[in-house]
Amino acid sequence: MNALNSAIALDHTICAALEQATVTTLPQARRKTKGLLSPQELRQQLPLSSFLAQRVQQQREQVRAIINGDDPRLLVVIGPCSIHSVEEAIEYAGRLAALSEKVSEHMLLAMRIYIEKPRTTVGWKGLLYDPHLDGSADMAHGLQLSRQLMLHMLELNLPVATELLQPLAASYFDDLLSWAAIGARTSESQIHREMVSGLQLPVGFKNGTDGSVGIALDAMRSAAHAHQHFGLDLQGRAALVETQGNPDTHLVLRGGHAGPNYDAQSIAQVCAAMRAAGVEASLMVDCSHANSGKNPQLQPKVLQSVLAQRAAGERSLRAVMLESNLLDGQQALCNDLQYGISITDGCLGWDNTEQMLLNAVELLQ
Ligand SMILES: O=C[C@H](O)[C@H](O)COP(=O)(O)O
Ligand SMILES: C=C(OP(=O)(O)O)C(=O)O
Repeated sequence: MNALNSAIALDHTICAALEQATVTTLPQARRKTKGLLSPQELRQQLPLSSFLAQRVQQQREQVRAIINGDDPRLLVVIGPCSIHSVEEAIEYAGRLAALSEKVSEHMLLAMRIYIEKPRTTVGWKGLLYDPHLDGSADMAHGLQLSRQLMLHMLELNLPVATELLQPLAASYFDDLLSWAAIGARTSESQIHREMVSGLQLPVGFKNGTDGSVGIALDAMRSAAHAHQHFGLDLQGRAALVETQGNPDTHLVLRGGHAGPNYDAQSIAQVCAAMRAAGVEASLMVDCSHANSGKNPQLQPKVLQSVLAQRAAGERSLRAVMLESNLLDGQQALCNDLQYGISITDGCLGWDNTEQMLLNAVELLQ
């Protein structure tokens, strides 16, 4: 008997044994599950009208044109570090929509609707996971609130920007987005690159928390390719997903453990690395996170540097990210939260935000 035949004989023995076996679940599994509605059901409950669908299409085209260097305006992805109160987010969005009209000749403002937070270890994971802020993990409600809020942003004519953290959650709301980020903690993940490869919208890959830019360049190349991967269909069933590849990706510089990476020397090095990797040198500078040493008040200084570099002719700097809220600072999650203040990273308050963007317009003239 050759090796192949003996493998087949062994296979038959295993099959016979399996036929007699009963289905057993290991008693020590450390999890339990609860059903959720499918993406299709949520989309039916909270539909995107054809009018708003057309709006999303236009917003995506505008973002794409900026990211690809065909529109000289600055893309500004701005808003709270995380959304924990729908009421506060709506108030912020109203102010941003009004400001957006004033600055639209020079900037395209997209609002950060960050409903998922990647945590370094543990902590509150966002509106999608725990909308009641009490550990009850009412994700069905989180999904509904998040989609409702995003639809409201579209009514206000604000492009919606978010971080896509849980690939299984993306199709509950990715039809509403004009821009998405893959965060510093997930740019190296093949699963996220596969997901991006199937998205019809511009996506920014962040450099790693340690400052490594190479992983984001690899991510851009991977996401530009077609993939076959495990996933869910809109009915929530396990599916083989085949993607076409996403050509509209770019790099987001957010600094790293060694410090900021938005200065002219870092930008020149990064652009050279991008060209060597064969990807378009298209950059967003995240003025927060390690680029501001997590001091939100330093964001205007980072923005100033980006604008000065653009004025000096640096054409790869096409977008910025800013963490901003109704009020300055950050507070710990508790039962007595102050209105308008972030419960994750510190943000710049509205008055400073508005002033910063109006000053920026002057420099973009
Ligand atoms: O942007 C938000 C935070 O920097 C990120 O979610 C990590 O937060 P953590 O280090 O507080 O967990
Ligand atoms: C978590 C974020 O950023 P990063 O992935 O850069 O830490 C964020 O932008 O909210």
